[in-house]
Amino acid sequence: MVSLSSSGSLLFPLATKSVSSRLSTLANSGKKPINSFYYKAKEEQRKVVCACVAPPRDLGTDGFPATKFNDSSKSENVNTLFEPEDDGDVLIDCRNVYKSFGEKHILRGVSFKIRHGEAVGIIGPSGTGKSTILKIIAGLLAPDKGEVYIRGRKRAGLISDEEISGLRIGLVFQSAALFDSLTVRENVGFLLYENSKMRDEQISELVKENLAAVGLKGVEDRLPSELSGGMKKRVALARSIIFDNTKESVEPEVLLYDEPTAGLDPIASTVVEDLIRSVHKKGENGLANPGNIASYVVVTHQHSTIRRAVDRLCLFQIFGHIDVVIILGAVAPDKEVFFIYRLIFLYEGKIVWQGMTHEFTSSSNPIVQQFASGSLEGPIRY
Ligand SMILES: Nc1ncnc2c1ncn2[C@@H]1O[C@H](COP(=O)(O)OP(=O)(O)OP(=O)(O)O)[C@@H](O)[C@H]1O
Repeated sequence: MVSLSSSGSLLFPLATKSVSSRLSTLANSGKKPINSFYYKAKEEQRKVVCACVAPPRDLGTDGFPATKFNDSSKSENVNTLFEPEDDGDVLIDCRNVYKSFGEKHILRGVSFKIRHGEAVGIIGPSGTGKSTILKIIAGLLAPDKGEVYIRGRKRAGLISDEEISGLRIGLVFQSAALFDSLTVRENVGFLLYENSKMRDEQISELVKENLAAVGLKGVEDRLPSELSGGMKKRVALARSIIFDNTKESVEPEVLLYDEPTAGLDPIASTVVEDLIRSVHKKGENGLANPGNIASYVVVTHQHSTIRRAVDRLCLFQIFGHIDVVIILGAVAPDKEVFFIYRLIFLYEGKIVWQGMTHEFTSSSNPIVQQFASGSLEGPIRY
């Protein structure tokens, strides 16, 4: 298993190959710290296993919180959003996805589509499976039942087993994603070392540029353990946005952010969110190419960020080469959600509400109402 750090991101190619042959070479050249990762990497096919740290939940014997699902809440807006008939722009299609961990039934028939250009927020109480569905979308976990279609093609297994191409999926983890035993340069350039034909010098230069874009200079040879939490987040960010700029066409990218500012103080969160915006403004396709304009969302609990987030024009025009952004977070809804386009509310393994952000606070769904108000009274029990 690959050792991962407490924060970061990883962009998963949909066509994979043997891990780290180039990184192994680098390691053995004596330029970089040599460690067990390299040797394991040489021996094994790439099986990236990522562990998001989730605190233990107070669950009932069936794996769900003590309170049972309130059927009355199903009545409103479970799926009343207008769904276009034409699925030509659907990038990701989750159909009736189930996932259990032992006796804990986490996802119980989750279906939704992510279309080109959408910004989607998946929200819900802690432990309802938000990270789990994200990992299933990214191909890090396989569903027990149900299917995930990537641009119309059914994913058969994990990302490492596949040959599907045509869509890049980036995942910025809430926790656990930098390779502890790789340098910052290798972490940021990981995908390019693995999957591109770029020369090492080119990758190194690109890594440097992307690190500079997130405000980091001269840290290329450091290990993650030598960075602060905020710096790790920035490295993760750099890794999520780097792409092979020697290719004639850039594949669409779906970026999945799992609480990207979790654990940072308010100012560090603001720095990270500002950096996300600024680096994506520099995306090569930029705003000049309408086909590649996408939405960008940061969900945060920081008030400083909320104030600045009202600049919606900026928020909706910043990603140059990224097509979809999904943010997970336990949102303080009356403050932050207004700048997410579409919300999916996950509770006890099901989508109990979907709607536009402005509909969230006016919903009559008791689960949504309780979540929106933060009240201790209601169907959601901790
Ligand atoms: N690999 C795993 N093995 C066993 N249980 C797991 C695993 N991954 C997640 N779980 C459990 O599944 C449940 C859902 O976890 P998940 O991280 O998807 O929730 P979440 O909605 O993202 O929570 P939070 O908002 O707190 O991050 C939790 O009870 C968690 O402990």
